[in-house]
This record gives sequence, C-alpha cells and structure tokens, in this order.
Amino acid sequence: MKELSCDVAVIGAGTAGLAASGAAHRAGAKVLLIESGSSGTTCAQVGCMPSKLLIAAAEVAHQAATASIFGIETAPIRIDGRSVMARVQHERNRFVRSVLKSYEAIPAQSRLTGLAHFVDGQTLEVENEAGERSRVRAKAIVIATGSRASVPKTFQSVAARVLTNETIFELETLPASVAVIGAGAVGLELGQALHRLGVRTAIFDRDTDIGGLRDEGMNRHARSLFAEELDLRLGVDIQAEPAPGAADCVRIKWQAKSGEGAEGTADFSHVLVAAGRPPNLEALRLQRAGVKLDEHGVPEFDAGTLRCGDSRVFIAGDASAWRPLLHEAVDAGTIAGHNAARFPDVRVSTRSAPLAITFTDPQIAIVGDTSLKPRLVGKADFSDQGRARVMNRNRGCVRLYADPSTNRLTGAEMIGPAVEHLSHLIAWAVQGDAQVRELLELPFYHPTLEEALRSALRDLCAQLRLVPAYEVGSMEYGPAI
Ligand SMILES: Cc1cc2nc3c(=O)[nH]c(=O)nc-3n(C[C@H](O)[C@H](O)[C@H](O)COP(=O)(O)OP(=O)(O)OC[C@H]3O[C@@H](n4cnc5c(N)ncnc54)[C@H](O)[C@@H]3O)c2cc1C
Ligand SMILES: NC(=O)c1ccc[n+]([C@@H]2O[C@H](COP(=O)([O-])OP(=O)(O)OC[C@H]3O[C@@H](n4cnc5c(N)ncnc54)[C@H](O)[C@@H]3O)[C@@H](O)[C@H]2O)c1
Repeated sequence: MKELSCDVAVIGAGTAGLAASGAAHRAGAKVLLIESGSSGTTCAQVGCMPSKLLIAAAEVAHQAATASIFGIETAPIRIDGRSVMARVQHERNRFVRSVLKSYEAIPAQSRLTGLAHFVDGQTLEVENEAGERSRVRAKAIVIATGSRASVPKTFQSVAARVLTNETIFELETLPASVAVIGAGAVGLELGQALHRLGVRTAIFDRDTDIGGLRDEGMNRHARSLFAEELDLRLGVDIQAEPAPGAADCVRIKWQAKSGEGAEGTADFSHVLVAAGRPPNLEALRLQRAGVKLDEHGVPEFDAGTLRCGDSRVFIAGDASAWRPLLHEAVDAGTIAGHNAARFPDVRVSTRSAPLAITFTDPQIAIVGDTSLKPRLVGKADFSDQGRARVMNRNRGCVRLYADPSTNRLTGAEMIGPAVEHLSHLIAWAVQGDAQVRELLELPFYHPTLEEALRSALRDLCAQLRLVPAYEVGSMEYGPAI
C-alpha cells in the first residue's frame, strides 16, 4: 500500500471539493484532492447546466406555441427530440470540459483517484479501480462527496425504465412519455420542460407542497398555477410495475393518501425519479472518523466553520445536506478548505442569506429565513402587473416577510415571471439588514417586474404605518403596477 501525507485531504472533486482544495492551497497547505470518478461536477455534468439547457429549449417551444397571443402565427411546431438532446449534450460537454480543465490544472501530485474511506479521524484509505490502495495521513480532512438521486424501492421492478438526473441527459432523443416522481426542484423543472417539449408527462408527489415552498397559501397558489398546464398528482401513494403486455412500458398506479378522491392508472415509457438527493456518505465509514452523526447519519457540523464537532474533519456542499445548492457548495468549500488549512486556528464565517430559485415558468423563489415569526406579510400580485401583462406572463405573486419589531425585511416567497432577479435584490436587502422604508425609497424603473417588489414593500410599509395605505387601482406610480 502506498503511504501519502498532506496537510489537507479533500474527498470529492465536485464544486465544494474544488473550492476547498483551492482555498486550502491558497492558505499555504499541502493539499491532496481525492476523486473516485471522472470529476466534471454534478452541476456541469448532470445538474444545473444540462437541466437549464433542456429548460431553454422548452422555453423556445413554449414561446412558439403561444406566439398567436401576440398576433404572430407560426407554422405548426415540430420538436426534433434528437436535435434538442444533441444541443443539451453539446453545450453541457463544453461546461464539463472547462471544469475538467481546471481539475487537470491541479498538479498531479496533489490529486489522487479512488474511493476514499476513513481509517481514523486523520487517516483515509483510497482504492482505485485497479484495486490499488493508498493510505493518506492528513492534519485535517474535508468531506465534499456530494449527493445522489435516491430511487425508492417501489421502482425496483421497473429499474430498466427508470431515469434520474444522471441518465436523462444522456438520452439520444426525448422519451415518449414520463411519470415524474417528486415535485421538488428537479421534478418540477424537468417535468415542465419535458411537457413543453411535447413529452406526455405527469408529476407525482406523496406530499402536497411543491417546489420547496413553505407557506400554505403560496403552495395553494403554485399548485393551481402549475395544474393549469401540468398533470399534477399530489398527496398520492404510488406503485410501479411493468405494464402488462408492453415490456417497454411502466404502469403507475396512484391513490390519494387521504383515502379520498383521486386514484388512477397510467402507462409511461419512462419514470423520472426526482425524489430527493441524500448525501453520499455510506462509502466513507464515518463511524471511524470520530464525528457525531445525526439521525440521518450526517455529521453534525457548525455552519460558520464547517467543522464537525471538535474533530479535524470538515464537511461542505451537498454532503452536509445543508442548503444543497451550487453557490452554497462554493461558499462552504471555501470556508472548509481555509479552516482545514489553518487548523486548529478555525475562524467563523458569516453565511449568506438563504436563496433558492426553481427555474420553472413561472419561477419559484425562496429568500431568507421564512420560518421567522412573528412576521408581517407584504403582498403583490402579478395578475395585473404592468410589465408582466405586457409580456403575457402575468401569473403569480410576491410575499415579502418583515419583522414587525425591527421593520426589517427577513425573507420572501415568490412565484412569478423571472423572479430569479427580484429574489437576488431581496436576498441582498435581507443580508444587508435593510429596513422596509429605506427599500421603498430606492429607484424603481417603469415599466419593470421590479415594480411588483415596490408594491409589496408599499404594502408592508402601510401595515407598519410608515406610509398611507395603498389604494388598489391608484395611478400614483403609473398604470397597472
Ligand atoms: C438536476 C439538478 C439540477 C440542479 N440545478 C441547480 C441549479 O440550477 N442551481 C443550483 O444552485 N443548484 C442546482 N443543483 C444542485 C447543485 O448541482 C449541487 O448543489 C452541487 O452541484 C453540489 O456540489 P458538491 O460539490 O457538493 O457535489 P458534487 O459536484 O456531486 O461532487 C461530489 C464529488 O465527490 C466524489 N465522491 C463521492 N464519494 C467519494 C468518495 N468516497 N471518495 C472519493 N470521491 C468521492 C463524486 O465522484 C463527486 O465528483 C441541481 C442539482 C440537480 C441534480
Ligand atoms: N434550481 C435549482 O436550484 C435546483 C434544481 C434542481 C435541484 N436543486 C437542488 O437539488 C435538491 C434535490 O432536488 P429534488 O427535487 O430531487 O429533491 P427535493 O427534496 O427538493 O424534492 C423531492 C420531492 O420528492 C417527493 N418524494 C420523495 N419520495 C417520494 C416517493 N417515494 N413518492 C413520491 N414522492 C416522493 C418529496 O415529497 C419531495 O417533494 C434540491 O433540494 C435543490 O437544493 C436545485
């Protein structure tokens, strides 16, 4: 067995691992980055980028299909599934190549290929595909092993027809029909994109909340908006079996969990499982790492330092199951790598305001800590919002949350056109501890979607008696805002 030593060993060369390794290196540490697979990162290869590429194609198809609203007639739309997938893969491969380039720029002696597990809190064993083993002794270790799609046992009997985010983007053409399991971010984004690309699609979820929304009113609103377009089967128990007499089909049976109402059966060529992404921790043999595990087997850690208890182990990215998003993986990796390099001089970093966006149409965005109570809710609606109507995208609403004792903005939940942009403004305001009155005084251009934010701020300020109540239909700011 090869014996290696370093200051910081990083397990996983995904987004968090690359950030950790870079930060540790910049802090002067001798780093060893351990990767079991090809790297290329979940984001570039099977996550953010290919999903947004598929969504981009679906947006074009949708615009063409709805162009007649603007008096523009298009020839019947023909979607060429092979060309759609070819572009997704071509552009995705460019992103992957750029990631691999930065990975390969790391000196060879600072990289190790193989699957790592703990021997003790400072020692790892790494085995490559050829069965060669290395033992790595490190002053500190960063776990950055990411997450993977979980496929419930229900789908074992139809495994050959099951797709996940790891396989769907490899298809040569669009599937004929898809049962999407899960109405979280992955299921809603891909389910709507497939639907708009002409794939018969139904989206199933055992729960009735969708897209990560927490507020029941917002969930109701989102359900009714998406149900106008998509076949949504929420709050159901699902069974899957091979369709009788059709080897290449899956039969999905569903029944409302409440026992009342909807039940049904339908056949699909594929099942896309988007039922959550647990962290990749099993292979690590964490019981030897000297870290305390929570009830899900995830190491307990401090979000400001990324350190696991009082150990020499740090954790970052999806592996920690905390805010499993790209920008958080970068931040967490950077903090973990820096602290691992400085160990035991570990510093606390302030984490950014929570921000999550689901790239559906309308988009869903969640900002800040939406669980804080008591709170005031400032409301605005897109149905009669000027710019949204101009674009025929006047669906959805804004809910801004403020702390009535400080008059500060604490968060927001939104569903609406391009709320990816509004949500950034709100996240920056929440992180900057902004007062709602100050925000109302900032410039708002007309006609823009941002005017919906002003309406919600105005509503909050009126409730706080900082401005007079806003009269619906008033022309104070111009038409339809
Ligand atoms: C379909 C989809 C769409 C998404 N869209 C978005 C989006 O639009 N915006 C957004 O912010 N987030 C999005 N995400 C989430 C985002 O992709 C992840 O949060 C992010 O990629 C996680 O990065 P990571 O470094 O933690 O994990 P990864 O990039 O998965 O890296 C983990 C690495 O660890 C390696 N590894 C695992 N175990 C071991 C071991 N024992 N030994 C050695 N190596 C190991 C793996 O091979 C892998 O390379 C999406 C996710 C999916 C699935
Ligand atoms: N735009 C983005 O930023 C984006 C896009 C995709 C993914 N992501 C990240 O990836 C993470 C994982 O996404 P996800 O959508 O896979 O997970 P999720 O946890 O967000 O949603 C999974 C859904 O599946 C349902 N579910 C679980 N088991 C089920 C079963 N047996 N039958 C029916 N329904 C079941 C759950 O009720 C839940 O609604 C997200 O939390 C997010 O952080 C982000």
